[in-house]
Amino acid sequence: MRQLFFILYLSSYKNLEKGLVIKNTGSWYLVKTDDNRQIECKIKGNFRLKGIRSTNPIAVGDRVQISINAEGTAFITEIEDRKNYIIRRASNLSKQSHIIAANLDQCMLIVTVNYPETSTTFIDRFLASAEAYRVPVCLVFNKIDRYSDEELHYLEALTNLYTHIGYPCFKISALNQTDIEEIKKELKGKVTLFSGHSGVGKSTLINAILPDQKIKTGEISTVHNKGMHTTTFSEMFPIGEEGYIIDTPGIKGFGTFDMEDEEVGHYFKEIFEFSAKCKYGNCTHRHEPGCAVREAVENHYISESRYASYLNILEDKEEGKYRSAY
Ligand SMILES: Nc1nc2c(ncn2[C@@H]2O[C@H](COP(=O)(O)OP(=O)(O)OP(=O)(O)O)[C@@H](O)[C@H]2O)c(=O)[nH]1
Ligand SMILES: [Zn+2]
Repeated sequence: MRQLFFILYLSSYKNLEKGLVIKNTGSWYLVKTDDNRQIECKIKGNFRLKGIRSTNPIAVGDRVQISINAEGTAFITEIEDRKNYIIRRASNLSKQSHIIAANLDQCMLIVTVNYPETSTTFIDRFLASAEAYRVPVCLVFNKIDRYSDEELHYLEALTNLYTHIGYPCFKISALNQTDIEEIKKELKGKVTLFSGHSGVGKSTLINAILPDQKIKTGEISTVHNKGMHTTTFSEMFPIGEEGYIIDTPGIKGFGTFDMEDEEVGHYFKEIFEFSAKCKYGNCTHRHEPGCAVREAVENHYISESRYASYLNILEDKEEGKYRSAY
């Protein structure tokens, strides 16, 4: 009887609070409560999330309810519905996935025209998967201090193209800290994921934005480059009052995802727009008669590079290829 009383006493002592998961180490989570305390939490072994088979049920960016017990331990008891999340699959064949981050407001894709070159295929694949995940993207063209006149000309053409489609573009030099203020403005009050090829200057940019928060991407990407299996856990770095930057070392893109042929065109904004006028509802914009998308490409309303990227994704799907670089 006394034991029962004790259990009742303990459970009534439980303190329920809400917060934001800002770090995931693989074995515990750091939760920032709404009154600004940081609490280390665990999840109970039987914690499952409906409909998602993931190696980690909770990710940075998740809004959760936690229960702080009298003994000082804390458990995550509930997770709020996500507005979006991005995942990485363990491999193409595996159905297991790893949730990288949840509830993103936007993604900044850092790209370079040269040193190293970021291909339009890479950019377009990234944009298409971001559309599928419903995450808005800004393109940040870095290393403008290093480009020749010809490269600057190409840069201008690219920023015109993507701005026109609806992706805001920034031109910066992270090294010289040119036009970093524009980026900072864009980050205010938002949760932003940073992505980009290795060597484009992602760490240089993040360190320019958060000089006190030296981000150690180097070690992890070295391991990654050797082809070793690394499980990457993410962290959110606070910027200003409400904003956060999420750096995901070793993850260059969103990975592949399952979709039907006729769906791919939904994730290219301008192709989707023109596809409304295609003769067939399930048009894949390749050989079908009466295709409004092919006509728009011929008339230069849709850029050839974008159309080529679109075809490239369809081809990869046909071959069942998994592009590890992406
Ligand atoms: N000229 C020039 N060089 C830059 C600029 N930004 C970065 N770099 C250089 O590019 C190289 C790569 O920069 P990092 O910041 O390490 O690139 P990263 O994208 O973080 O690369 P990973 O850590 O491999 O993911 C370094 O030698 C930087 O000094 C820039 O704006 N202009
Ligand atoms: Zn069509």
